[in-house]
Amino acid sequence: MTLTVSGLRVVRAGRTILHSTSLSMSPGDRMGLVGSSGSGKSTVGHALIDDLRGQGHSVSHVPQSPDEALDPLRSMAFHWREAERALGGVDVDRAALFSALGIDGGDMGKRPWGWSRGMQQRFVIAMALIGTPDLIVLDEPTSALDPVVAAASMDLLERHLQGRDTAMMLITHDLGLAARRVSQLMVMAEGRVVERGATEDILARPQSVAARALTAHKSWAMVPC
Ligand SMILES: Nc1ncnc2c1ncn2[C@@H]1O[C@H](COP(=O)(O)OP(=O)(O)OP(=O)(O)O)[C@@H](O)[C@H]1O
Repeated sequence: MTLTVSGLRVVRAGRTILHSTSLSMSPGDRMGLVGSSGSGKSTVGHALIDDLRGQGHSVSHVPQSPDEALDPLRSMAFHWREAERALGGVDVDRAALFSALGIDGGDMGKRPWGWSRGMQQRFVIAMALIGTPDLIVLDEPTSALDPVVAAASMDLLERHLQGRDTAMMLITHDLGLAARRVSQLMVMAEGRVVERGATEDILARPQSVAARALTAHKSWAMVPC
């Protein structure tokens, strides 16, 4: 099923932080949303999730910080049960998923602060992989992880999504991550999508000022995950 939103717009404190934005994703699409800090990427992510859920689509979300997803007063077991209930998933092997993400040693009876930040983030990634949502939105999913764990987590995500209809939107300021993981890119600047197209085309021939600025930093090509 194609996912379509049109005219997404967000105003906060009297300021338009997202100008009218439309997008469409097909099942299995791998879309990246890139841009400098403060360009509006997370705002698009939240607006997109709200709109699609309002349309009745199932959408999983890995927010930028595990604090956004985990209640400090609730145990990890509680969070897992709630995610299972919300996503209605029966096709997840939790033990295998935790093992692959390297969090099988975590105590499910503990509250989030009983786990390290990196473990919390991987737990949130695992929660997002319950069931088969129409879309998974990953907002800087690896920013709390060291490069080796980050790459392994992204590999696991990709393996998990392979052959499924779940579309993926990867929000990141890390062009290297996007270059390796998505086939289409949207570039944001000052609350607007200023460029969109195939990842390889934008990387090779950036048109907008924002895309040129991002690609000018060649260090992005060295990032391992
Ligand atoms: N609740 C809010 N009230 C006022 N301004 C906000 C609010 N949320 C976001 N903004 C502003 O909107 C702009 C876009 O923020 P957003 O978090 O979407 O950017 P981003 O590209 O995801 O940034 P980063 O990469 O640093 O996470 C920023 O200028 C931010 O300060």
